[in-house]
Amino acid sequence: MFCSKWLLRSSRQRGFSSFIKPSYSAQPSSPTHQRKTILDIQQQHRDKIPITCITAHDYITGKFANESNVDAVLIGDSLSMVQLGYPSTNQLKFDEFTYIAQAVSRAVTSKYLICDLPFGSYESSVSKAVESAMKLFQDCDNLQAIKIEGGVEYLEYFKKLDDIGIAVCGHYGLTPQRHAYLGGYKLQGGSKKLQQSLEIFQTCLKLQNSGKVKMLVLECIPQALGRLITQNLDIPTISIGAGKYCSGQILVQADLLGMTGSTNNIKFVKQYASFYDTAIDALNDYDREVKNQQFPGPEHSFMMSKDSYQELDYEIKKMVKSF
Ligand SMILES: Nc1nc(=O)c2c([nH]1)NC[C@@H]1CN(c3ccc(C(=O)N[C@@H](CCC(=O)O)C(=O)O)cc3)CN21
Ligand SMILES: CC(C)C(=O)C(=O)O
Ligand SMILES: [Mg+2]
Repeated sequence: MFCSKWLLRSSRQRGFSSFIKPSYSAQPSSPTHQRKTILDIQQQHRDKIPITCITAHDYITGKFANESNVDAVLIGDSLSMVQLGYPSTNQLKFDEFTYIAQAVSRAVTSKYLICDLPFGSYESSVSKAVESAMKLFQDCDNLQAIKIEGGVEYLEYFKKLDDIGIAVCGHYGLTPQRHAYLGGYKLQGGSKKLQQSLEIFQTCLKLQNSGKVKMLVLECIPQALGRLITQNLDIPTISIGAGKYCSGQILVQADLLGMTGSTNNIKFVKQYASFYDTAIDALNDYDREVKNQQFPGPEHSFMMSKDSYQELDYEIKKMVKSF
């Protein structure tokens, strides 16, 4: 079954835009870059084409994502650590997050765009969650869904948000906003943890059966559990360290690009480029060339004609003398 799915993949992907009519978008960046909507994502899920999702943490990584073939972009609260240098996602203030989310949303004009609700912006009440979600939707032009970490304790929240027309993406398994409570960024429901695995499975089923969660991020759980959840659910599951049998994958863009210089030891991260090393090498080349007087060269400098130079030199000498 998985084999045929993968064999079908490339031909289907090429034909994707031709057989799925893109929905109307008020300001498409170009005719071939119509915005992906929840309808496209749901269709892709029905067609069993893996859904690719990537985080973006500023305007430039938003642009990278927007120009790539990935299907969806998450404005992740991991930007707290990656972009702002905080020790976890829990120090991030809602205003700081909103400011960056706006910048990302300016760049992401053609992808399905999801935004995290950061720590402290929703937990205390349903109305607080609604206010925070509304603020993000008002500030970020292109937002299509919000994501909340947690389980059945937020069912009421998901219901309210969905009822007022805000699509909700769930996030279960490892929930990084609770890393201190959980004792670290640990695998959830591991081999000898049958009860915890069952609890995770049951929670995912309850989230889906509420009818108020459009898709579900599964973080840091065994592949077999990710597979069982995916097989028993109809909504798309998006894996980050939940194995290959989920409906899609997500990674932090800075990890994938090798930008951080430190997160490549997380087991579920695959580094597809080495931006960190490339950047330092480039800065060192620049430093050496300036010190060697190789940079700036004539091609980076504005030249004057010999006549103009001589005239200017003559006038300057006169001016200096008269001071
Ligand atoms: N750059 C970055 N990438 C992420 O994926 C990410 C963030 N930041 N910040 C927020 C959370 C934190 N995340 C993390 C961080 C570390 C592990 C980690 O080291 N996990 C161990 C698990 C092993 C165990 O259970 O003991 C691992 O070996 O991967 C997992 C998720 C995921 N999120
Ligand atoms: C990677 C994921 C799922 C996330 O929540 C984040 O980047 O904040
Ligand atoms: Mg997050």
